[in-house]
Amino acid sequence: MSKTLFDKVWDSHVVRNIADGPDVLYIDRHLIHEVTSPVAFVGLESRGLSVLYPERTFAVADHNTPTINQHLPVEDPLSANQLKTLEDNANKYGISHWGLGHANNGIVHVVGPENGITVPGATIVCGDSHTSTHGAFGAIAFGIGTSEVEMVLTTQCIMQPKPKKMRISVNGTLNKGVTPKDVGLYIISKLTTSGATGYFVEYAGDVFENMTMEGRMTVCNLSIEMGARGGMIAPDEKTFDYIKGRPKTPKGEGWDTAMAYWKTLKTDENAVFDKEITFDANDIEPMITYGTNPGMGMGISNNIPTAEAVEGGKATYDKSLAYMGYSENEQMIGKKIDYVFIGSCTNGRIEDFRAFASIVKGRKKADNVTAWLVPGSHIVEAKIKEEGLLDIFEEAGFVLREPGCSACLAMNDDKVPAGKYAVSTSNRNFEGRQGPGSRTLLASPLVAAAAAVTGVVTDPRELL
Ligand SMILES: CC(C)[C@H](C(=O)O)[C@@H](O)C(=O)O
Ligand code: SF4
Repeated sequence: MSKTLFDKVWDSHVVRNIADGPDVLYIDRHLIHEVTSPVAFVGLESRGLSVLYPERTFAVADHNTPTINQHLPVEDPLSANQLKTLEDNANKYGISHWGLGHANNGIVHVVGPENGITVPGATIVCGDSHTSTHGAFGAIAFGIGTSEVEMVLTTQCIMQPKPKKMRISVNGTLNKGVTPKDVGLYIISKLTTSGATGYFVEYAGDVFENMTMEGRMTVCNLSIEMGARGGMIAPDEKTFDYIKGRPKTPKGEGWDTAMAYWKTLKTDENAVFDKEITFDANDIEPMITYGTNPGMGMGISNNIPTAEAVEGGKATYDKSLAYMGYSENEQMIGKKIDYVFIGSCTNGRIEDFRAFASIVKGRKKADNVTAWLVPGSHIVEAKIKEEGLLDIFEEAGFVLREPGCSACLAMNDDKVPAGKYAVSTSNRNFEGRQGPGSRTLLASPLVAAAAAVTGVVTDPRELL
């Protein structure tokens, strides 16, 4: 029978089918971080259980880490306690721990692929919704709750109902200034934040075939923002080139065996999806959000859509616009901004910083803008320096910070003050997401850079 990529990976991991119930699914890699793992370990302890495969579990500190002076003790007591608890639990159970200051530290969804933890055909979970990022490699990767973290720690399995399958194809060629982030925001704006609820998405078509691995990660990362359980892309030569030789990928004969399997990981020609959606690359322009959910996005040159065009009804729309201080049908171009944040597991990789540099090079940071440039990992940070991007940033008046989730959700000190506007390359623009009362405009690194040098929302195509 013809199978989709998703079926192939899922079916090969089913340990047991429960009649009329969920499948028991074997998990190859379990990533844990300081926010959603402590209670799971308390649960294990109270039941006298242990960690079944510590070597398949990877602990990374990212949410509560400061992005300056990482060599000093963490000042915020709550954050310090979270980080210490992760470290203690990892040590106690023999789990590798990339804590603050470790050379491999960074955002869990950035360091997983960087170090070869993420491979095609694997099942990967983490107590974090943006685990969908790893789907870029043809893995089934999804976020889980804390009680499931406990389940995976002790059994390396999880009980999951099999989601429905959706294929989203984008064909054609992307126009100048249109990045993978814009593709993701465009799709969410069309589907809404609940449009893919209950589905696992496969991205297909020219645009994803031609996209870099980092771009694919950006798109898969955003899958969760349209309600999908996850998103994935069939592995190809680009995928294999990207992972080859990374510290944790198989070597020698192990590599050859793995490759033989990985090459089978594509959707068969006659395989059927529960839903198929197709878009034309030519319709996508640089995107920006104007409201308080990631589905409230639009092409940057458009005007804010009217309530009828938006999910959730008039009351939600009015509340959202009132929070943002915007009105229906207004232009976004030219709106004053206060902060720019480039980073996060959506856009905190080297290609994102290259894109940012392509616009700020030879220009100056606008005086009214506070900018936070936060690499997704130390490896990204090192590349920024090696490639001379840091010089470009510093000449333009920017400072590079140290890696972590940072202002993406402001669990550390990087909080946007109430009422202030931040153009952010992250993935969520919910009320207060970047600090109590903060207002977020989600966009690509190019749009963020254009705003950082002009101080207002600017079409990046004018500066390229
Ligand atoms: C803290 C964590 C549970 C959360 C998530 O699951 O996504 C965070 O990473 C986020 O981006 O909101
Ligand atoms: S960078 Fe943001 S979205 Fe990604 S894991 Fe951290 S808080 Fe969540």
